[in-house]
Amino acid sequence: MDSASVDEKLDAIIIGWGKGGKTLAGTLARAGQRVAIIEQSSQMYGGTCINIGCVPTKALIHDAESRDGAGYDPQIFHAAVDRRDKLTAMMRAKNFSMLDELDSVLVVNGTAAFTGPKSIKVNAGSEEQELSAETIIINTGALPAVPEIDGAQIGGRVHDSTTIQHAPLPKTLAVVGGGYVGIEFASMFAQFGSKVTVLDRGSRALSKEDADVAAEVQGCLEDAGAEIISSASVRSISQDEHGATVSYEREGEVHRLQSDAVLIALGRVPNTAGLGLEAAGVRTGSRGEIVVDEFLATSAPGIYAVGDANGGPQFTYISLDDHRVLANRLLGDGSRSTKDRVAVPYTIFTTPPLARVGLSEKQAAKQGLDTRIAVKKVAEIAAMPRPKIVGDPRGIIKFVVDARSDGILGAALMHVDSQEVINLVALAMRQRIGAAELRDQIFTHPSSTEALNEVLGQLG
Ligand SMILES: Cc1cc2nc3c(=O)[nH]c(=O)nc-3n(C[C@H](O)[C@H](O)[C@H](O)COP(=O)(O)OP(=O)(O)OC[C@H]3O[C@@H](n4cnc5c(N)ncnc54)[C@H](O)[C@@H]3O)c2cc1C
Ligand SMILES: NC(=O)c1ccc[n+]([C@@H]2O[C@H](COP(=O)([O-])OP(=O)(O)OC[C@H]3O[C@@H](n4cnc5c(N)ncnc54)[C@H](O)[C@@H]3O)[C@@H](O)[C@H]2O)c1
Repeated sequence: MDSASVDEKLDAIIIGWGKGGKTLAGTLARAGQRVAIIEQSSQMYGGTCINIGCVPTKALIHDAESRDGAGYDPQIFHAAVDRRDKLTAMMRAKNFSMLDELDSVLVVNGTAAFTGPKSIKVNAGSEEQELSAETIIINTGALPAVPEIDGAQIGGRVHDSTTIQHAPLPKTLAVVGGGYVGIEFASMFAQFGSKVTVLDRGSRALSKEDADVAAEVQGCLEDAGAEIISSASVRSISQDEHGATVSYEREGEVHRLQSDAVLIALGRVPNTAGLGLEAAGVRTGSRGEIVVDEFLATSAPGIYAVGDANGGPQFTYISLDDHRVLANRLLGDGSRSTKDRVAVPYTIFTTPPLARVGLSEKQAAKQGLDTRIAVKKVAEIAAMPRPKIVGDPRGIIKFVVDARSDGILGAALMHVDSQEVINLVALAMRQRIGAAELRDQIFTHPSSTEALNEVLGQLG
């Protein structure tokens, strides 16, 4: 900790080095403000995304997808882990220097907690420092939820999404929870050769998605050798030197699943305990999330919260958009708000990935909307050679279109490159480009985007 500098007058303090906070630190500093950014771990400069979340997992997924051959091979996994570690170390160093090199940013290492509405105490081992500023921004992220299941505490053979990335490649893996983390890790480990079983409490895999789309994802997971057991309610987990046993109930019967390792993937909760929010008068909700208004202001004047900590959608690009909203409030005209967000897409990085935006057919029907559906399996789309070129013609493309206005209500794209194409569809939705107009666009060839010509062509 740079104790000499802490006595300087600060304009803003940022707690946590997440996407929104680090970007704000740079933005405020470049606008002439004196900013301190506090990070508790030297392994986390740059936050969750680059160190334990998006980047390392997608690097491992990429290597799992591109491996030559099948079967359990720890050497291939070790090589992928090594590449991942080099990549995250490089990005962490870059993230650190990007702020550390700015004269008006003070990087403080330690764990922060409020001592009052304008004051922060930072603990770094035996050292303790006090900082104060009129503006304080909380960007402390989220942590894996620990369920009240006997034996589900992380340790030994029971892992969360962070520890499993540093464990030996399991021959058999039980995944508890079939959300983003559960499905992505299942797909990845299955491709590294682990025998994976996902236990999910939903009535079917990916129960929030339309049945035809979910079936396609499930088929690809099964191709890789992963099994999904739905309507499974986990009761307890036990472990010894030979392995772990997950006991779960399904249709009134208790089953036992043996495995080398267990991944708990039951959501992530805002990381706000221990921040001393009471001392600052910052209100939290039932999940520990910091309650904010649409301009990201908390209940305490001058204190804001960005990213996962404020209970919004848990994506890096939402934390980044929180930065835009707050930068506009602190430096601009204050017109930007979280309510401006339209058609926010997401991607689950299975192989191939499932990318979604807007309403599913089921959701549109629930809202009583009059829709037209354009849907095609990728293998049947004649004018889309790209998936065949790269050797994976699996997947499905589905559009939900407003029958009256021709506006795009939603889309599910499951195919190679879908994580890119979805951004174009989302932009079309935001800019109110109708289905017929999107259908008639000129797209490059061979690309995955050109599938939109043919799929939307079904609507006439
Ligand atoms: C396995 C996994 C895969 C993911 N994949 C994707 C993906 O592909 N795409 C996507 O968009 N999102 C993905 N996410 C979600 C994404 O990583 C998060 O939504 C995003 O990183 C949240 O960023 P943030 O700005 O809220 O804070 P974070 O990046 O979580 O940063 C918070 C920082 O605050 C620090 N901190 C916490 N408390 C204190 C304190 N008291 N004092 C000092 N420092 C503190 C932490 O050490 C941490 O560095 C994934 C998440 C996981 C776990
Ligand atoms: N590609 C991406 O963008 C990406 C990848 C990974 C994570 N993330 C983010 O991280 C967040 C956390 O991911 P996650 O998979 O841990 O959470 P999640 O919320 O996506 O999924 C959790 C799953 O666990 C189930 N569940 C919850 N409690 C349960 C219980 N007691 N018993 C059985 N099932 C239970 C839920 O029904 C859900 O299917 C995601 O919501 C997402 O925002 C994003």
